[in-house]
Amino acid sequence: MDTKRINVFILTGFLGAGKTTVLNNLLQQYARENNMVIENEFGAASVDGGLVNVRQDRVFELNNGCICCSLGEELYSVLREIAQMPTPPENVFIEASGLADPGALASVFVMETVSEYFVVKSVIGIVDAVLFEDSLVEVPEAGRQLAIADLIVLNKEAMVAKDYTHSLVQRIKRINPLSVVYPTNYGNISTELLAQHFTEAPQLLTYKETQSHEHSDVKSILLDFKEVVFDLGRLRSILTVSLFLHYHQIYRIKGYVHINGSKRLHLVQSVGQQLSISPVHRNEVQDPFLVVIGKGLTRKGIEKLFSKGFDHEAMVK
Ligand SMILES: Nc1nc2c(ncn2[C@@H]2O[C@H](COP(=O)(O)OP(=O)(O)OP(=O)(O)O)[C@@H](O)[C@H]2O)c(=O)[nH]1
Repeated sequence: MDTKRINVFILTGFLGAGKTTVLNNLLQQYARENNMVIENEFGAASVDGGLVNVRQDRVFELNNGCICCSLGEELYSVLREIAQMPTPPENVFIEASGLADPGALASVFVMETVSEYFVVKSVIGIVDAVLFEDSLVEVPEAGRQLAIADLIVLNKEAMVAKDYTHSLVQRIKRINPLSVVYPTNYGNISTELLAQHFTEAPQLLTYKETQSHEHSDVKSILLDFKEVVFDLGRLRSILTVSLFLHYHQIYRIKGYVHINGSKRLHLVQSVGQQLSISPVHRNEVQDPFLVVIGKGLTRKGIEKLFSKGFDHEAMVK
C-alpha cells in the first residue's frame, strides 16, 4: 500500500529559521521525482510561494491563517485535490508558517480519509542556532515544533561558536530525545540523511533519559513497559480522553507496548489530539517503552495515567 501513497514532508521551524532554504535544497535533490509544495504563511500575501524552486503550478498557497488551525478545512481540500490528480505527485512538501503547531498539522494525516492517500515520511524541524534559545523562552510553539520533529536541522551553525553548537544539540536532545539533531548551514541536508530518520523508523534505541529543561518546562518522560501488558480498548480510551483534555500539555507520545492477545508489539503514537495504535510488522523493533513529551508533566501523573490501561491478568509472551 505504501508504494502508492504520496510521501509527505512537513517542514516546521520558527520565523526565518531557514525552512524555505531547506525546502529548496530538498526539491533540488528530489528533482527527478514528481513534487508538489504547500506553502503556508501567516499574512494575506505570500512571499514564500515565489521563493520556492519548483514550477509555480506545483505550489499550493494557503495564506491568511495558520495551517494548523483556521486553515484545517482548506488544507483538507487541497489534499483531496492533490490525491485526485490524474497523475498524483510522489512527494508533497508542506512548509508550515513559523507559528504553526506541527502537532495539529500532523494530526490531519492520521485521519483515515487522508492516510489512505498520504503518508508522513518526516517532520523536519528547522532551528536557527542564533535565535533558538530566545525563541524557546518566548514562544511556546517553538517547544512544540521541536517535540514533534523526527529530524532537527540546527541551521546557521557557522554563526555561533562550536562549543555553543554542541550545547544546543544537547539541549534539543533533552527536549526531544527521539530526534536526530543535525547542525548545518544554509539548510544543507541530504535526502540520505532524511531517509535514515523517516517517521516510522524505529529510533528509540538511542533514547537517553532526560531532565526538565532549565528555561522551559517542556520535558520528556521515559516509561519502561517491558513487564507490562496493556488492554487495547482501555489504553485507547484513556489516551483519547487525556489527549482531548490535556492536548495543550501532552505534545507527543511515541513508543511500543505489549497488547493482550497479540504476539506483536504495538506502536503507539500521538500527534496533537490524534492517536494511533497499530501492530508493528518489522522484527527490528526494540524493547517496549514509551516516551511522552510535553509541558509541565510529572512522572507520577503520567505513570498513573498509563496504569489505568494495564491488563493485570495478562502475561508478557
Ligand atoms: N547566514 C546564514 N543565513 C542563512 C542560513 N540559512 C538561511 N539563511 C538566510 O536566512 C534567511 C531566512 O531563510 P528562509 O529559508 O527564508 O527562512 P524561513 O524559515 O523560510 O522564513 P519564514 O518563511 O519567513 O519563516 C534568508 O535570507 C536565508 O538566505 C545560514 O545557514 N546562514
